[in-house]
Amino acid sequence: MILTPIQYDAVLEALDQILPFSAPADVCMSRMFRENKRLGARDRTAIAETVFALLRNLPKLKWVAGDDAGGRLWLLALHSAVEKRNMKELATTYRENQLDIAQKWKALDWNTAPLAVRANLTEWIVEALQAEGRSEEEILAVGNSLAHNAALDIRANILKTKRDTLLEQLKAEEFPAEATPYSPWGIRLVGKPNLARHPLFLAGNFEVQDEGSQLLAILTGVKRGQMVTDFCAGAGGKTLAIGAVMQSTGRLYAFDISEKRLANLKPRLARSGLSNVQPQLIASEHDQKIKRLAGKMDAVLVDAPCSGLGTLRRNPDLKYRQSPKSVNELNQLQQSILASASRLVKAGGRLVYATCSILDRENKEVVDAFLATHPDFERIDVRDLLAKEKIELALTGTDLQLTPMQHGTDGFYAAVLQRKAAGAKPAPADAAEEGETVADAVPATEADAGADAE
Ligand SMILES: C[S@@+](CC[C@H](N)C(=O)[O-])C[C@H]1O[C@@H](n2cnc3c(N)ncnc32)[C@H](O)[C@@H]1O
Repeated sequence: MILTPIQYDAVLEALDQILPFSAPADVCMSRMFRENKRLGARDRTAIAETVFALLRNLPKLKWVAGDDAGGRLWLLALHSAVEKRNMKELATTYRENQLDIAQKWKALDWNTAPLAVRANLTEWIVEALQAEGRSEEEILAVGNSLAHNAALDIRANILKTKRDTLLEQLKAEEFPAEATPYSPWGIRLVGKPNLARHPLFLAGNFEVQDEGSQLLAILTGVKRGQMVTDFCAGAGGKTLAIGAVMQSTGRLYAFDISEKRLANLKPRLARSGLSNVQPQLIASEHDQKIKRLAGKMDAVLVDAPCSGLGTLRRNPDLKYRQSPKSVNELNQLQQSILASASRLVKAGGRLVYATCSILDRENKEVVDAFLATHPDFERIDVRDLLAKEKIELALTGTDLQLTPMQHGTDGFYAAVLQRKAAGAKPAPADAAEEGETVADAVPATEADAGADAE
């Protein structure tokens, strides 16, 4: 894509605002677009795509042009060294002296670059992955898969529609849509169509949600009429998916410490048609309100605050906004939240710990440490749970670990734990009625779908 002079200047302006990394890149961009009414929809798309490509490739661009080179030279490095645009195309944007530099950069041999540069990651992330025993090959594969654009996944709201119906409707409008391979409710859209004002979105028939995130709702194993807590509900991405599986029955508590995020859940809840969700602001994971619910939950999801390194495709600035210090702090919090949330789970109930991180430190190690001090919980093999749901997904261990390169999703992790039934043999992998899958929870007809059976 060739930038117009207006777009080129706006990219530089956006970078000035983003690069101090004091606020998320998408927030800075939205603010800039709001304040700059001259930019049309096409300009905004071109600017956003360029800025995000630049942030995704910043380790490479800094190596090529220099740490302090600034936006103009990094853009030149993006277009020449990374995207390898031909000289004719570059000549439409750059002056002669810049073209001489571009020619040189186009011929660069990436093999001479350090691993962190080749993997498009920062050094501290590479060091953390190496300390966890990941090979150079793995680091390159993970890093580079996180440096690409992400597709747009949506989740059909099974309270209001069926995936196939929605898929047909979108295809009829010529959206490039296809069913996701793993989630029974997912649809993947190529390109980034803006669906925020689409009538089917406004009617609550779908939500934007990565397929990996949709799978977490399945792992909770929730059923109609149950008591469930989404401990770190935020704006409710997973709450909405879980509530739909429960068919708006039972009770679903949505806890969070952020009033703003819970407020953002409200309009989504209204669209969704769910009436079983109870948002609850808590002061911390030790809030007194939680105690009253101890031992009462059939399922608890802990979608823990994390570094977000599994979402670098969408949030490439996180590799600069996180640090070993912030990961250490998050790690303390993750352990504390998991321990507190576990108290809510009843005997035989399920506890799902999830993050969108790629670091074992925030994932498996948190769960291992928890199990070492909570002998009343045991790990369930996620492969068994997925097989029962007829979801064929290649996994190497007992926990869910999704990556863009293997699964086309964000980097998601989840471990499923079960509280042992008191005085009884450990409960089977899924305590629900034999043979019933989460997909079976889809109502038979769309007329049934709106009914609240509570
Ligand atoms: C990964 S986000 C959750 C995203 C959300 N589940 C979704 O699907 O949209 C983690 C959430 O944990 C919340 N959080 C942070 N500390 C917490 C605590 N001590 N107890 C409960 N929630 C907390 C954050 O406010 C944030 O909304």
